Amino acid sequence: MSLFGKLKDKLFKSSSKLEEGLDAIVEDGGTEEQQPEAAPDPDPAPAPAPAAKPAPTPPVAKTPTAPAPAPKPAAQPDPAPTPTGPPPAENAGILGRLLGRQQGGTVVKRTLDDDMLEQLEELLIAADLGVDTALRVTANMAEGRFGKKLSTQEIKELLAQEVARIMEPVAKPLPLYAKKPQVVLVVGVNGSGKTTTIGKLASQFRAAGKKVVIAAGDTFRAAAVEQLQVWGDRAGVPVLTAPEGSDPASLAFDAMTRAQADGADLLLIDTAGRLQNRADLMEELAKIVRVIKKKDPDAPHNTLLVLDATTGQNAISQVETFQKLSDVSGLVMTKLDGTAKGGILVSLADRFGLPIHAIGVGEQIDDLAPFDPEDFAAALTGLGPK
Ligand SMILES: Nc1nc2c(ncn2[C@@H]2O[C@H](COP(=O)(O)OP(=O)(O)OP(=O)(O)O)[C@@H](O)[C@H]2O)c(=O)[nH]1
Repeated sequence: MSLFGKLKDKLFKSSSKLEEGLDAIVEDGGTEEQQPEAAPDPDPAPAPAPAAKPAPTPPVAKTPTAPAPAPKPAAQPDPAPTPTGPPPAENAGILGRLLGRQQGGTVVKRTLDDDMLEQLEELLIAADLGVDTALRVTANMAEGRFGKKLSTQEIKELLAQEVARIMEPVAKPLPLYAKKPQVVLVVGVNGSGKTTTIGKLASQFRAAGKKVVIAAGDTFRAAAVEQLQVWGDRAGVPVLTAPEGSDPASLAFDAMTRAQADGADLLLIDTAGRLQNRADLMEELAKIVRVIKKKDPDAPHNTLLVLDATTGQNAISQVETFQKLSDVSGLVMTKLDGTAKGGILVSLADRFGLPIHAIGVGEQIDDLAPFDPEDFAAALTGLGPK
């Protein structure tokens, strides 16, 4: 299956929710319009591309200073469908339906007016885009189109364009530096998916030829340490641990020493996520940073905040909190599979502009994908792949 297919399959229930909402808005107050018959399409929608997307690559950047990740096999187009498909006439019907046209050459269109804009705003707010972003997106969609008749397909394309425009500047793979070891501190509330994400990252970096060390810095939870060890085993990466209740900073220091001695490329440090006692957590994170700076004044090179998409708008306050507790340099959004809250990512991008390095779309080791704004926008709005 193409990457988009997998993304759309796994990523969100939101697309169907938004899709249905958009359909309903256009139906409500829309009228059927006759399509010009057999004439060239006046506004051709992009034909479904022959799915020649590259295979998922690790969410890491290629920098001139860093050895490039192992090259992935060249992009393979999806196997072409065998010529058992429907005849051209039937194909045109399917395409017509995809384009929002009804059988019989008609399409429902609705005039973009205040009522429709208000319904769109409400739909986007309900899809977790947040009020400010929803208002801005709908205003941009309406610009130059007020009073014009639009079909669902046209609305979806406009929305996808706006979403992609917001997301493009933040879609940045984790930068890789020549500095060894590159220290990546991973923060986030308990249960957000830190451990799983570290396991997935470790596995992808290893597959890209990097030497990785993991430090199990949540020393207060034996279960968290054990879980990380399981992920480390799966990824084939050593996991440094310390006795339960011991000082995470001391473990981070030892891990740094080991990573340096081993010539590791990356050191991934897990941290505790207990927000119940914010002052303690702040002190704990600050101490880890102080200690590793003794070994490398530039460390940590990245502070990844892991967020759970299913928490919806709560992710906003988590970013605010962790920005106060640490020097967050980028985000990983987990659990985008099976949530109707994918829109939160748009809200976060619009509000904070923090790089989104990767997204989690499942519990398996390879369920961490680089963030692709166009695919995301298309999946969110219910369009086909770009
Ligand atoms: N569906 C889905 N589940 C995920 C994803 N990422 C993590 N999970 C699940 O979320 C749960 C919590 O993930 P953890 O990695 O343990 O989260 P954590 O932040 O390390 O949590 P603590 O160990 O409690 O600090 C686990 O059951 C994971 O399998 C994802 O992208 N999709």
